[in-house]
Amino acid sequence: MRRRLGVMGGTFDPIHHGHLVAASEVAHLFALDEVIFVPTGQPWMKEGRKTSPAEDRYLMTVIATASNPRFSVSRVDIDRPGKTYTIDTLREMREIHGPDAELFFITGADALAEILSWRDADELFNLAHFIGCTRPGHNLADPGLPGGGVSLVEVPALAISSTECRERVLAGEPVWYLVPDGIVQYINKRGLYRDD
Ligand SMILES: Nc1ncnc2c1ncn2[C@@H]1O[C@H](COP(=O)(O)OP(=O)(O)OP(=O)(O)O)[C@@H](O)[C@H]1O
Ligand SMILES: O=C(O)c1ccc[n+]([C@@H]2O[C@H](COP(=O)([O-])O)[C@@H](O)[C@H]2O)c1
Repeated sequence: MRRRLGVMGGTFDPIHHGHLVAASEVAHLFALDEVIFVPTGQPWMKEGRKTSPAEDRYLMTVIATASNPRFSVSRVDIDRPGKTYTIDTLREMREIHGPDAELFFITGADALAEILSWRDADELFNLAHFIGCTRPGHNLADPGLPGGGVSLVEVPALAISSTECRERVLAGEPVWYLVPDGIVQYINKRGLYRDD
């Protein structure tokens, strides 16, 4: 049997329940054997703003996914020097998991809408099937990747963003239940998001 692998890329600054619910629902709908969360190294589309150290974002992703036997975390994007491009992520995933693995790249509606501006967009669909998930406040539409290969799916709607979580911590407001308990504790322990 070919292994069906989901790849959930994100900056995860911090990881929140919107990410986890989307990954879990897609794993269910597409009968995925595993979902590999891949924190970005240098997210070039977020260059104008402050991003937490990659090791903090990696550790938060490990903490948030540890209890799910189908979830794992890869360091490929944070260990590759330079800006993070999904074309490189998917090539590396293919190398690691071999020619028989079926790759499914999972993305929210907002990220999917930008996909034609990603590096080597016309090659992306050769490397994975793309799955676009609904996200409150964003329209979900097929971006028209050359060659197709995009599925649009509805996932339980959670109007949570990492930006809102960071802003709430800065303002001294609670993020309990927006992020897993271990992430609240990690943010406090490391003093993340306390200054802008
Ligand atoms: N609430 C959500 N529901 C569905 N998909 C989501 C949700 N939040 C994020 N995603 C998707 O998860 C992926 C990683 O998102 P990312 O780490 O940039 O989080 P974010 O909340 O969008 O962050 P920020 O607010 O800092 O831009 C993207 O494909 C994004 O569209
Ligand atoms: O390949 C690109 O050019 C590209 C441009 C923007 C975003 N991405 C990827 O899309 C995923 C979500 O990104 P972000 O910035 O919304 O956290 C993450 O895996 C990024 O590496 C990829």
